[in-house]
Formats: sequence, C-alpha cells, structure tokens
Amino acid sequence: MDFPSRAKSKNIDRESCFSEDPTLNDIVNEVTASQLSKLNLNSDHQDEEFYEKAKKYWATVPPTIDGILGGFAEVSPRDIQSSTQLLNNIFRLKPRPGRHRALDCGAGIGRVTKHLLFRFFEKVDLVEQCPQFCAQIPKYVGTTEKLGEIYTQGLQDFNPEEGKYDMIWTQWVLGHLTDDDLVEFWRRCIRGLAKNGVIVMKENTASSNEVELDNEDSSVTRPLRLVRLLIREAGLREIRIQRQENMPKGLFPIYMIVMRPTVH
Ligand SMILES: C[S@@+](CC[C@H](N)C(=O)[O-])C[C@H]1O[C@@H](n2cnc3c(N)ncnc32)[C@H](O)[C@@H]1O
Repeated sequence: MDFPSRAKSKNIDRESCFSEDPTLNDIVNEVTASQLSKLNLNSDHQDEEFYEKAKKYWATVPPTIDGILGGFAEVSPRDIQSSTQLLNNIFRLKPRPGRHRALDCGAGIGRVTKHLLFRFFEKVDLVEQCPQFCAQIPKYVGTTEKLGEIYTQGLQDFNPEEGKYDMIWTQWVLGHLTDDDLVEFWRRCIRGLAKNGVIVMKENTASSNEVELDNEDSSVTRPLRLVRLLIREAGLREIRIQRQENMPKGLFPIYMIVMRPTVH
C-alpha cells in the first residue's frame, strides 16, 4: 500500500538531512534497470487493470485524513513539519523558485495543500483521481483565494499547462503509476514547470532491490535505486535528497527528492 504499508525487510541506514549523501550519489551507477525487478505489466490491458483496481480501492476509503493515510493520521504533523523544513531550504536554492503557483498531485482531500503548500504559494492546483476526495477538498481546505483548479484525473493522463508551476509536489501517489507512465508523467511535469521551478517527490521506498506490489490498493513500492534510475530516464536531476525522520518503526523508509530538469 502506498502510505501505511510496513516494510517487509530491514530499514536501510539513515541518510543525513538535506545533503547529497555520498553513498547515495553513485548508487544508480551500480545497477541497471534490468537488474532490478520492475513492475512487469506487459499489455495495455494489464495497465488498465492496475489503474482500475486502485480506483475501486480508493472509492471505498472515507474522505478523512485517517482514511487517506490508512489509519496513520497521527503521522501527519511530523510529515508536514519535515516538508516545511524542506520547503524552507528549497527557497534558499539558487536560482530560487517562484511562489506563485504549486500543483499538489494525488492530493487526496488536500492535506498537503492546506497544511504545507498554502503557506508558501499564492495559488495551489490539485490533481486527484477519486471524485469523492475532490468533492471534499474545498470543505477540508476551506474557501480561500489560494485554492486554484481541482483536476479529477489520474496522473497517468494528466498534462499540466506549459510553464505554469513553480513547484509540482507528489506525495504517496507515484506507486500508483507504472514505471513507463511515471517517466512520461515526469516528462510532462518538466514542460509544466515555470522558470526555476522544481518537482518534489515524497514517497515510500522498498529496502530491498525488489519492487513490492500491494494487491489491495494496486500500488508498488520501489527501491530507491529504481526511483533514481527513473528520475534520470525522465530527464531530471536531483537537487536534494532527504530522508523523513521520526516515523513510527516498521514503516517503509520515506524519501523526499527535489528535482530539476537536466536540460533547461
Ligand atoms: C496515500 S493517499 C495520499 C494523499 C495525499 N498525497 C497526502 O499525502 O495526504 C494516495 C492518493 O493518491 C490518489 N491516487 C491513486 N492513484 C492515483 C492516480 N493514478 N492518479 C492520481 N491520484 C491517484 C488516491 O486517490 C489517494 O487520494
């Protein structure tokens, strides 16, 4: 499962906060994608099944923070606190991203938008595939001028307007995309970035070299190595990588990665 799943194998060592850890720097060079187990969906039919199953799963989940976080609502404040630190650091980057418009991807009921992105951006758009969650967004985040467009769409189909976003935030959702769709999604995101914009992902990672499939919600948890290979394949480079600290024991390691296009 995307968020609340517990790691099936031992957690990997902790990386230092907000640094390009040397042990991580070359990790992608050690393996090639073919050496890693990838999600093998060999036909469009299997892809459709993968997405349909996830849709059905989320349609059964109540539109609450506890529902969205699979019964782990208590981790939300810590999660937001670390993300806030990350954003403060992002705004010290040179060149600095703008603060006009952000996009919250796989937004659920708008938890990240309300508690994080509204504090940093003038306007936030949200993409979320589940219609019930989309309906709940204005109620949860409140009617504010900061609330932009709500797109009821899967990320595999979403195409951001060119040059629109200073930040594209994806959290606990990318495991719902196949590898190929993830790479294509990131490529479209690159086109959707405003000048000096950044893409941020905050996702669970598997501790082993295996992709872990969750049949219940139809998602995968990828090893960090695979994530990093896909980032490169999409034409992105990592600006910062940071591990989320202080999460309950037994959860998958969570990484925040800040990315910019390889070519400007
Ligand atoms: C674990 S929740 C995380 C929600 C939010 N990012 C947060 O951190 O509070 C995963 C969300 O991803 C959405 N989702 C699942 N598959 C998706 C897809 N293909 N495209 C867009 N959103 C998707 C689900 O409906 C759900 O709202």
